[in-house]
Amino acid sequence: MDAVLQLGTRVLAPFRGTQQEGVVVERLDETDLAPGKIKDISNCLDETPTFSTDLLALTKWMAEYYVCSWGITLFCAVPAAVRTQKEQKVQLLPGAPAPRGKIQKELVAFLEAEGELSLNQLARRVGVSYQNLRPKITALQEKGIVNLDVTHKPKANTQLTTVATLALPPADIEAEIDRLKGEADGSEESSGPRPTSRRYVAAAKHAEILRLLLDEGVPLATADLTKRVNTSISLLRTLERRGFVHITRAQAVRNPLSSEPIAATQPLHLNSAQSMAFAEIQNIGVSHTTDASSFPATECPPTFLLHGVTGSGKTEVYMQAMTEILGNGKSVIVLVPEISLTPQAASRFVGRFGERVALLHSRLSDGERYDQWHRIQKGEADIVIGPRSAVFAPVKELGMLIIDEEHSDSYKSDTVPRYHARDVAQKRGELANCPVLLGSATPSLESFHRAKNGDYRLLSLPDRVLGRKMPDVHIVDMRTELKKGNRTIFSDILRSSIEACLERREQIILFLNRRGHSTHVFCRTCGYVERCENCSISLTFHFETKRLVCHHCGDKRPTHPTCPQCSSPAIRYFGLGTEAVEQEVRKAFPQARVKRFDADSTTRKNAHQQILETFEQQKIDVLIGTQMVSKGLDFPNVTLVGVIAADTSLNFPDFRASEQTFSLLTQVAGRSGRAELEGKVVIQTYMPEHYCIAAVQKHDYLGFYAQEVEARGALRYPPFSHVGTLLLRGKDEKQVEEAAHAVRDQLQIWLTDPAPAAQVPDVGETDVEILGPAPAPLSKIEGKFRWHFLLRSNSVERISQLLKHLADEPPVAIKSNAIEFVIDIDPTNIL
Ligand SMILES: Nc1ncnc2c1ncn2[C@@H]1O[C@H](COP(=O)(O)OP(=O)(O)OP(=O)(O)O)[C@@H](O)[C@H]1O
Ligand SMILES: [Zn+2]
Ligand SMILES: [Zn+2]
Repeated sequence: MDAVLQLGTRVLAPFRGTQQEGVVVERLDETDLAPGKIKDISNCLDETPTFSTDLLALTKWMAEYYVCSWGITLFCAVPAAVRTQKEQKVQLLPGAPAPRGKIQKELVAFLEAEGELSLNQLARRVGVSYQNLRPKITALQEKGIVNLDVTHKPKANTQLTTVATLALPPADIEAEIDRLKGEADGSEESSGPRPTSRRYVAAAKHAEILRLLLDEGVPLATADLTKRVNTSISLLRTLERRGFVHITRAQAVRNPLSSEPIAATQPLHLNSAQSMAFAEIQNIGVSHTTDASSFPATECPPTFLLHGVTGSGKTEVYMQAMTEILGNGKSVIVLVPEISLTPQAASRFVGRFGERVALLHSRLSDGERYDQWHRIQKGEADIVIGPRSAVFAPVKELGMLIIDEEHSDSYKSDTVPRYHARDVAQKRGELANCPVLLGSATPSLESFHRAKNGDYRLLSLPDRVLGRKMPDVHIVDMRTELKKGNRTIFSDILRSSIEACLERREQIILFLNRRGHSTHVFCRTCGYVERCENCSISLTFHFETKRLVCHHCGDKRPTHPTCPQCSSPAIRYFGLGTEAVEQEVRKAFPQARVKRFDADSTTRKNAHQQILETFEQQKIDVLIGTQMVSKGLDFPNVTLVGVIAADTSLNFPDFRASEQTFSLLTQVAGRSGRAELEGKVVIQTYMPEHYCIAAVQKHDYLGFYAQEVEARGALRYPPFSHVGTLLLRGKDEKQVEEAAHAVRDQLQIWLTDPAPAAQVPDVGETDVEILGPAPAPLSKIEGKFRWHFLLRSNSVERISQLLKHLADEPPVAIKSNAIEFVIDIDPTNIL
């Protein structure tokens, strides 16, 4: 295999009695291992390596930085659909001796009767577990009675689809369409017997099908075709019988955008701020990749931070920068938050770049994902648009990485490996020697800090395009409303603004970052609160399903008509959610067409897209939503944004609470008045004096940054330090607490005792501070108690190394009590 085994190729190798999938990460000519220990690789799974050398280096770096195994980061870089699936088949060998033992005899009998069977099938036939079956099969293997054949197959393969094509020349089809239309109108048959109405409809549909095939000029998947004409396959079959179409199986690339035609767009004439930003990207960024001679190889490629207010035309700058990169024969990866990966947002890129775009999003089927990944790998798509995992896209010749809404916490993975796509992108840019472009109206504190320090190049778009104004923001103190005797959820100004907006037939977005109807259900007599049995939080009442739901573990239960503790009927519902807002809006403005847009109203496939389309067509007046309404929506007729309660997240015990609230409110506010019509924003709050709220009112990112960065500095939080968290969890509260203290003692020893600490390489003035242990703010989730630590240092490597040490040598209390621990480097959420 010497000739075919390249770095990054996936292989099968014998491992502990079975075959395991692995990746060639290095080739050694010599080893200390005893010759008998070395085994041959059984099979090569790739024709071209799955991992480029850049991706190998990137995933290796991730494993060290985020403290996990290289295998985990390697397999996180390939979509599951591309990975292989293991199939283990047992076959009876010819002329095998009869086995001894009852189960062995049964096994052989089943194999004789049914031929080859998988391990799982066999386990089911004889009624033993897989674990118990395994050694028996190994024994049979050793005696030469059976053979175990392990193969790895791709999960989703390129699929054949049923497609329809025209069977006659266009002129004949046109003639048939005319005839069918006549038939549908009934004109030809006026003298004969009356055709049934069903026949009229069929003729009309037949005409439509032919028209569509003629206009599109390419084979169309029958599933797509029948959906678009809103008919059944039987009508298509009739056309086939009459000789107008062929229906065949063909390999169709499953293009997730195929059913919506997207209008092509041309580059816009950039305004002066956009031109300046573009010129800098062009001069410093693009030339960095093309003109290697003017940049010493040691110099890192630049990172740009494009800070542009909402509606300032950042996307246009991205697209024109992309055109330059593509013109040099390189490819581009664009990361966008999953939440704004609506076809509308992606269609702006497709409108400009067409077929070259590969779109990766979570609603793709396995097959679609497989196709897109291979299109990228083969170089058929040189633009990749996707959420955080798209940072690993196997593009050829990477020329730029763009991260839109770089502050979004959707870029941080909440499962192992807990990577942040922004930092991974930066590392990938470094490896590929290509620039990174970050963009946001509300940059993360870390990024803006780096820009101010000169680590990033700051580009600014301070104004909206075409001289459009930022919306007027009104802050309403809800305490004053209450004093005035207004007990509704609408302040007077929000109510009158909604009325005025409806009258002008303009559109409204109302924002509240809480799903469900009420977040607290309690008994007024005894104070009993409905809580989740598995988690330390109260249950949210959902009106539509009439259920109490835990927003952490998803547990559901019916409501109690009376208090389960004291039987009082005085059950109260408290704490507003989007469902309640919807009800209040319907009550107060019965003339308005209202729609809710949150995780509960968009569970059906395509519901997301449908609601946004209906809103775009102005068939909805008021859209009520959670943070799903905050990003990427560009609807010209929206002139009012109302924030029902701004403080929901401001008091979270997390050092990023203000930053997250500021960016969320600014993004939501930015949906108003984006086109010719002037916009207005009403923010209702109980904390009008908070600097975060005041800065939102003035659209003052710089002011907010100045205050927030000072607060962070005083407490030595990022960007003035690096933070890592360590979470311990287990079923027994006492044991978790004990383990937490044992961990603390261990860490202290490593930090103070010079001998073991020497194992953690010294990286200069970088002491690690340990905060904790303490119960996590969410002290119990899914039945597990949680304690945590915060580790703080100037050097993130030092935190990683210390935690790696702990993962390798955990204190006894962790092992013996089976306590899980979760390491999170640069966490975005410390609840
Ligand atoms: N130079 C230009 N001339 C005219 N219109 C422009 C120009 N640049 C952008 N636009 C238009 O302005 C609108 C807002 O631009 P865009 O959505 O790119 O802003 P953004 O900064 O990405 O906004 P947000 O951060 O709020 O999503 C779009 O409809 C876009 O087509
Ligand atoms: Zn009670
Ligand atoms: Zn729960």
